[in-house]
Amino acid sequence: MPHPSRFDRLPPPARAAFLLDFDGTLVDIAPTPESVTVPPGLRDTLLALRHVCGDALAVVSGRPIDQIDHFLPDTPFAVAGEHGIAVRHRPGGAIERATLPPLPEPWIAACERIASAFPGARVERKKAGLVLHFRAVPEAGEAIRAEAERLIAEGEGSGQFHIQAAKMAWEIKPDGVSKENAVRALMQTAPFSGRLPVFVGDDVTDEDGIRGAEALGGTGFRIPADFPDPDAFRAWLQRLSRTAPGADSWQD
Ligand SMILES: O=P(O)(O)OC[C@H]1O[C@H](O[C@H]2O[C@H](CO)[C@@H](O)[C@H](O)[C@H]2O)[C@H](O)[C@@H](O)[C@@H]1O
Repeated sequence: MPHPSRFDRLPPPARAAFLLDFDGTLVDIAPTPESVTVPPGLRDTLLALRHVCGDALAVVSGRPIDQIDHFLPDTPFAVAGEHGIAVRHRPGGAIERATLPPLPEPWIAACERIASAFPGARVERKKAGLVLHFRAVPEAGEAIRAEAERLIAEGEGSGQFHIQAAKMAWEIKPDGVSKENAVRALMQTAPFSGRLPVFVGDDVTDEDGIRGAEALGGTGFRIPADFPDPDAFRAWLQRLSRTAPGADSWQD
Protein backbone atom coordinates (compact mmCIF):
# COMPACT_ATOMS: atom_id res chain seq x y z
CA MET A 1 0.00 0.00 0.00
CA PRO A 2 1.49 3.38 -0.92
CA HIS A 3 2.58 5.66 1.92
CA PRO A 4 -0.10 8.34 2.28
CA SER A 5 1.12 11.65 0.91
CA ARG A 6 2.08 14.30 3.43
CA PHE A 7 -0.25 16.56 1.51
CA ASP A 8 -3.20 14.47 2.73
CA ARG A 9 -2.60 15.87 6.22
CA LEU A 10 -2.24 19.46 5.11
CA PRO A 11 -5.14 21.89 5.36
CA PRO A 12 -5.65 23.79 2.08
CA PRO A 13 -3.74 27.08 1.67
CA ALA A 14 -6.71 29.22 2.70
CA ARG A 15 -7.04 27.29 6.01
CA ALA A 16 -3.42 26.52 6.94
CA ALA A 17 -1.20 28.29 9.47
CA PHE A 18 2.46 27.21 9.66
CA LEU A 19 4.14 27.11 13.07
CA LEU A 20 7.75 26.08 12.60
CA ASP A 21 10.53 25.16 14.98
CA PHE A 22 13.97 26.68 14.27
CA ASP A 23 16.99 24.56 15.33
CA GLY A 24 17.05 21.16 13.69
CA THR A 25 14.00 22.00 11.58
CA LEU A 26 14.47 25.21 9.57
CA VAL A 27 18.24 25.15 10.07
CA ASP A 28 20.70 22.30 10.56
CA ILE A 29 22.06 21.59 14.00
CA ALA A 30 25.48 23.22 14.48
CA PRO A 31 28.26 22.70 17.04
CA THR A 32 27.18 25.77 19.05
CA PRO A 33 24.01 27.92 19.26
CA GLU A 34 25.87 30.86 17.65
CA SER A 35 27.27 28.90 14.71
CA VAL A 36 24.02 27.91 12.97
CA THR A 37 23.77 29.14 9.41
CA VAL A 38 20.62 30.08 7.55
CA PRO A 39 20.78 28.38 4.14
CA PRO A 40 20.55 30.62 1.08
CA GLY A 41 16.96 30.80 -0.10
CA LEU A 42 15.32 29.92 3.21
CA ARG A 43 14.13 33.48 3.89
CA ASP A 44 12.67 33.76 0.39
CA THR A 45 10.91 30.42 0.81
CA LEU A 46 9.39 31.47 4.13
CA LEU A 47 8.30 34.85 2.80
CA ALA A 48 6.67 33.24 -0.24
CA LEU A 49 4.92 30.64 1.94
CA ARG A 50 3.77 33.38 4.28
CA HIS A 51 2.24 35.14 1.28
CA VAL A 52 0.44 31.97 0.15
CA CYS A 53 -1.12 31.39 3.57
CA GLY A 54 -2.26 34.93 4.26
CA ASP A 55 0.66 35.77 6.59
CA ALA A 56 -0.13 32.89 8.95
CA LEU A 57 3.48 31.80 9.49
CA ALA A 58 5.23 31.76 12.85
CA VAL A 59 8.50 30.49 14.26
CA VAL A 60 8.14 28.74 17.62
CA SER A 61 11.55 28.30 19.20
CA GLY A 62 13.31 27.56 22.44
CA ARG A 63 15.54 30.53 21.62
CA PRO A 64 14.74 34.08 22.69
CA ILE A 65 12.85 36.13 20.10
CA ASP A 66 15.81 38.44 19.42
CA GLN A 67 17.85 35.47 18.19
CA ILE A 68 15.13 34.49 15.73
CA ASP A 69 15.05 38.13 14.57
CA HIS A 70 18.82 37.96 14.10
CA PHE A 71 18.76 34.79 11.99
CA LEU A 72 15.48 35.44 10.14
CA PRO A 73 14.98 39.22 10.10
CA ASP A 74 11.47 40.37 9.07
CA THR A 75 10.58 36.85 7.97
CA PRO A 76 7.88 35.13 10.09
CA PHE A 77 4.72 37.12 10.86
CA ALA A 78 4.80 36.02 14.52
CA VAL A 79 7.45 34.57 16.82
CA ALA A 80 7.14 32.60 20.05
CA GLY A 81 10.46 32.39 21.89
CA GLU A 82 11.79 30.55 24.94
CA HIS A 83 9.31 27.71 24.29
CA GLY A 84 6.38 30.14 24.46
CA ILE A 85 7.39 32.28 27.45
CA ALA A 86 7.60 35.25 25.06
CA VAL A 87 5.17 35.78 22.18
CA ARG A 88 5.13 38.51 19.54
CA HIS A 89 1.90 38.16 17.61
CA ARG A 90 2.70 40.46 14.70
CA PRO A 91 5.64 42.28 13.08
CA GLY A 92 6.73 45.20 15.25
CA GLY A 93 4.19 44.24 17.93
CA ALA A 94 4.85 44.19 21.65
CA ILE A 95 6.38 41.06 23.14
CA GLU A 96 4.07 39.45 25.69
CA ARG A 97 6.00 37.71 28.46
CA ALA A 98 4.58 35.19 30.90
CA THR A 99 5.14 36.10 34.55
CA LEU A 100 7.37 33.40 35.99
CA PRO A 101 9.54 32.87 39.04
CA PRO A 102 13.13 34.04 38.46
CA LEU A 103 15.82 31.42 38.22
CA PRO A 104 17.47 31.39 41.67
CA GLU A 105 20.83 33.19 41.49
CA PRO A 106 22.70 30.39 43.32
CA TRP A 107 21.60 27.97 40.58
CA ILE A 108 23.31 30.05 37.92
CA ALA A 109 26.66 29.91 39.71
CA ALA A 110 26.14 26.23 40.47
CA CYS A 111 25.47 25.47 36.80
CA GLU A 112 28.63 27.33 35.79
CA ARG A 113 30.50 25.10 38.25
CA ILE A 114 28.84 21.98 36.85
CA ALA A 115 29.80 22.96 33.28
CA SER A 116 33.37 23.83 34.22
CA ALA A 117 33.82 20.36 35.71
CA PHE A 118 33.31 18.92 32.21
CA PRO A 119 35.57 20.82 29.76
CA GLY A 120 33.59 21.52 26.59
CA ALA A 121 30.27 21.84 28.42
CA ARG A 122 28.77 25.32 28.66
CA VAL A 123 25.89 27.31 30.09
CA GLU A 124 23.50 29.32 27.90
CA ARG A 125 21.58 31.88 29.93
CA LYS A 126 17.96 32.74 29.19
CA LYS A 127 15.72 35.26 30.93
CA ALA A 128 13.66 32.56 32.64
CA GLY A 129 16.03 29.62 32.71
CA LEU A 130 19.26 28.24 31.38
CA VAL A 131 20.63 25.49 29.18
CA LEU A 132 23.51 23.16 30.00
CA HIS A 133 25.03 22.23 26.63
CA PHE A 134 27.20 19.11 26.33
CA ARG A 135 27.48 18.68 22.52
CA ALA A 136 31.27 19.06 22.77
CA VAL A 137 31.47 16.47 25.55
CA PRO A 138 28.68 13.94 24.91
CA GLU A 139 30.03 11.40 27.38
CA ALA A 140 29.29 13.87 30.20
CA GLY A 141 25.58 14.19 29.38
CA GLU A 142 24.22 11.83 32.03
CA ALA A 143 26.50 13.13 34.78
CA ILE A 144 25.51 16.72 33.98
CA ARG A 145 21.84 15.78 34.07
CA ALA A 146 22.22 14.09 37.45
CA GLU A 147 23.92 17.21 38.88
CA ALA A 148 21.24 19.48 37.44
CA GLU A 149 18.43 17.28 38.83
CA ARG A 150 20.06 17.39 42.27
CA LEU A 151 20.38 21.16 42.06
CA ILE A 152 16.78 21.97 41.16
CA ALA A 153 15.42 19.64 43.83
CA GLU A 154 16.85 21.85 46.58
CA GLY A 155 16.32 25.33 48.01
CA GLU A 156 14.51 28.33 46.62
CA GLY A 157 12.95 27.46 43.28
CA SER A 158 12.52 23.75 43.97
CA GLY A 159 9.19 22.50 42.64
CA GLN A 160 8.95 25.40 40.18
CA PHE A 161 11.39 24.25 37.50
CA HIS A 162 12.08 21.02 35.64
CA ILE A 163 14.74 19.62 33.33
CA GLN A 164 13.73 19.64 29.69
CA ALA A 165 15.66 17.22 27.50
CA ALA A 166 16.99 18.87 24.35
CA LYS A 167 19.52 17.95 21.68
CA MET A 168 22.81 17.41 23.52
CA ALA A 169 21.55 19.80 26.17
CA TRP A 170 19.50 19.93 29.36
CA GLU A 171 17.35 22.99 29.89
CA ILE A 172 16.26 24.18 33.35
CA LYS A 173 12.84 25.50 32.47
CA PRO A 174 9.99 26.96 34.54
CA ASP A 175 7.04 24.62 35.04
CA GLY A 176 3.94 25.28 32.95
CA VAL A 177 5.82 26.51 29.90
CA SER A 178 5.44 24.55 26.68
CA LYS A 179 5.20 24.91 22.93
CA GLU A 180 1.63 23.62 23.26
CA ASN A 181 0.75 26.83 25.12
CA ALA A 182 2.63 28.81 22.47
CA VAL A 183 0.51 27.25 19.73
CA ARG A 184 -2.67 28.03 21.64
CA ALA A 185 -1.60 31.66 22.19
CA LEU A 186 -0.57 32.24 18.58
CA MET A 187 -3.73 30.69 17.16
CA GLN A 188 -5.94 33.13 19.07
CA THR A 189 -5.07 36.19 17.00
CA ALA A 190 -5.24 37.20 13.35
CA PRO A 191 -4.11 36.04 10.86
CA PHE A 192 -3.84 32.65 12.63
CA SER A 193 -7.29 32.48 14.20
CA GLY A 194 -9.80 30.53 12.13
CA ARG A 195 -7.01 28.53 10.48
CA LEU A 196 -5.67 25.06 11.24
CA PRO A 197 -2.14 24.90 12.68
CA VAL A 198 0.57 22.85 10.99
CA PHE A 199 3.43 22.44 13.49
CA VAL A 200 6.79 21.06 12.36
CA GLY A 201 9.68 20.27 14.69
CA ASP A 202 12.43 17.84 15.50
CA ASP A 203 12.84 17.75 19.26
CA VAL A 204 11.09 16.60 22.44
CA THR A 205 9.61 20.08 23.08
CA ASP A 206 8.17 20.03 19.58
CA GLU A 207 5.98 17.08 20.53
CA ASP A 208 4.11 19.57 22.74
CA GLY A 209 3.72 21.86 19.73
CA ILE A 210 2.42 19.02 17.57
CA ARG A 211 -0.02 18.02 20.32
CA GLY A 212 -1.19 21.64 20.51
CA ALA A 213 -1.74 21.77 16.75
CA GLU A 214 -3.66 18.49 16.74
CA ALA A 215 -5.83 19.60 19.67
CA LEU A 216 -6.93 22.55 17.54
CA GLY A 217 -7.81 20.32 14.58
CA GLY A 218 -4.51 20.84 12.78
CA THR A 219 -1.61 18.51 12.24
CA GLY A 220 2.08 18.07 12.92
CA PHE A 221 5.18 16.68 11.30
CA ARG A 222 8.36 15.54 12.97
CA ILE A 223 11.90 15.26 11.74
CA PRO A 224 13.12 12.52 11.18
CA ALA A 225 9.82 10.59 11.17
CA ASP A 226 8.23 12.65 8.39
CA PHE A 227 11.30 14.25 6.79
CA PRO A 228 14.74 12.66 7.10
CA ASP A 229 16.47 15.95 7.90
CA PRO A 230 16.05 19.76 7.76
CA ASP A 231 17.26 19.82 4.17
CA ALA A 232 14.40 17.55 3.05
CA PHE A 233 11.96 19.64 5.06
CA ARG A 234 13.23 22.89 3.50
CA ALA A 235 12.89 21.35 0.02
CA TRP A 236 9.26 20.50 0.81
CA LEU A 237 8.58 24.00 2.10
CA GLN A 238 10.09 25.41 -1.06
CA ARG A 239 7.72 23.34 -3.20
CA LEU A 240 4.75 24.46 -1.10
CA SER A 241 5.85 28.08 -1.38
CA ARG A 242 5.45 27.90 -5.16
CA THR A 243 1.69 27.51 -4.76
CA ALA A 244 -0.14 30.39 -6.38
CA PRO A 245 -1.74 32.69 -3.80
CA GLY A 246 -5.48 31.97 -3.79
CA ALA A 247 -5.04 28.40 -5.10
CA ASP A 248 -7.39 25.77 -3.68
CA SER A 249 -4.68 23.18 -3.18
CA TRP A 250 -0.94 22.96 -2.63
CA GLN A 251 1.52 22.71 -5.46
CA ASP A 252 3.61 19.55 -5.08
O1 LIG B 1 13.15 25.16 19.71
P1 LIG B 1 14.35 25.27 18.83
O2 LIG B 1 14.28 26.42 17.87
O3 LIG B 1 14.68 23.98 18.15
O4 LIG B 1 15.57 25.60 19.83
C1 LIG B 1 16.02 24.57 20.72
C2 LIG B 1 17.35 24.97 21.31
O5 LIG B 1 18.23 25.21 20.21
C3 LIG B 1 19.55 25.61 20.50
O6 LIG B 1 20.31 24.50 20.93
C4 LIG B 1 20.33 23.43 19.98
O7 LIG B 1 20.85 23.90 18.73
C5 LIG B 1 22.26 24.30 18.75
C6 LIG B 1 22.59 24.83 17.36
O8 LIG B 1 22.34 23.86 16.38
C7 LIG B 1 23.11 23.10 19.15
O9 LIG B 1 24.48 23.49 19.19
C8 LIG B 1 22.66 22.58 20.52
O10 LIG B 1 23.36 21.39 20.83
C9 LIG B 1 21.15 22.26 20.50
O11 LIG B 1 20.69 21.89 21.81
C10 LIG B 1 19.59 26.76 21.49
O12 LIG B 1 20.89 26.95 21.95
C11 LIG B 1 18.64 26.57 22.67
O13 LIG B 1 18.55 27.78 23.40
C12 LIG B 1 17.25 26.23 22.16
O14 LIG B 1 16.37 26.01 23.27
